[in-house]
Amino acid sequence: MALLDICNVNITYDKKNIVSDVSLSIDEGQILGIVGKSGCGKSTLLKAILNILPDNASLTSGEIFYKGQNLNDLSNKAWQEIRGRQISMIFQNAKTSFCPVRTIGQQLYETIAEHSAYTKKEIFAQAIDLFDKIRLQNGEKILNSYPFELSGGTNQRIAIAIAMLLKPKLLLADEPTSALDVVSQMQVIKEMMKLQQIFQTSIILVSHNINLVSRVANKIAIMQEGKIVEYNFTKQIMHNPQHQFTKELLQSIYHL
Ligand SMILES: Nc1ncnc2c1ncn2[C@@H]1O[C@H](COP(=O)(O)OP(=O)(O)OP(=O)(O)O)[C@@H](O)[C@H]1O
Repeated sequence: MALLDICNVNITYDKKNIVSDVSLSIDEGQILGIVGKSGCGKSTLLKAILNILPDNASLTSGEIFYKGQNLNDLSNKAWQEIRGRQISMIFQNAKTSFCPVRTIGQQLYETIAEHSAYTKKEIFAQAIDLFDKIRLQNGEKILNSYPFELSGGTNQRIAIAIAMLLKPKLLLADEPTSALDVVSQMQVIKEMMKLQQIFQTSIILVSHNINLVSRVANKIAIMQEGKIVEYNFTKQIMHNPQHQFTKELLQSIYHL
């Protein structure tokens, strides 16, 4: 059984179709890349998985199954159990999504304590241990820092570590590196892969950068104007693309 099965999903904003008939699935421990241009509906699809679509959006048809359970049927209480602990999400720009006037430690503690029974001391010890694993040195100092005191790349790595501290089965990563320079991009992706190996987390990695995604994903879905136009193993997509849009995305790598 797939960990997550997205079946014929349609999503509208203000009754206008944005995501059309999308079907995808991801197995345990796998990495699925979703690649497409800005505005094609990638973030909307991730938000639908986590049931955090804004009020003017609606999942008009289709189903999403997590471990065989239809997510459309879940109560608010069941969602609280799933969000964070089972399915976690990281966003494009951690620096702006962290609160600027509270330390990293305070924010990390609040996020983790909401979903676990550990004490503050235990949570900080786990965080410092995990920071260490991804070579974020001086964990204690980081916990006492404010987001603006740290670089964009460091903030992003911290956000990934916080998401991973709950050991989710599935991580939804929405353009986790697009706000970073090229060197930091690769570093963040490497750290994410290290954590993925430690925890065997499945990841849906959304990006407009097919080159980056192809380095880590087992399968890639190519999205254009709300539709999946090609979906296959990474090797097939990279060496034997079928759809014109995939070919264009690949050509753009060589013309950078
Ligand atoms: N809250 C909203 N209300 C109305 N339309 C929206 C809303 N959020 C997004 N849209 C529109 O839906 C479409 C898909 O947006 P979405 O953010 O899912 O795309 P994306 O592929 O993730 O793009 P990006 O890479 O820029 O984040 C876009 O045309 C966008 O303008």
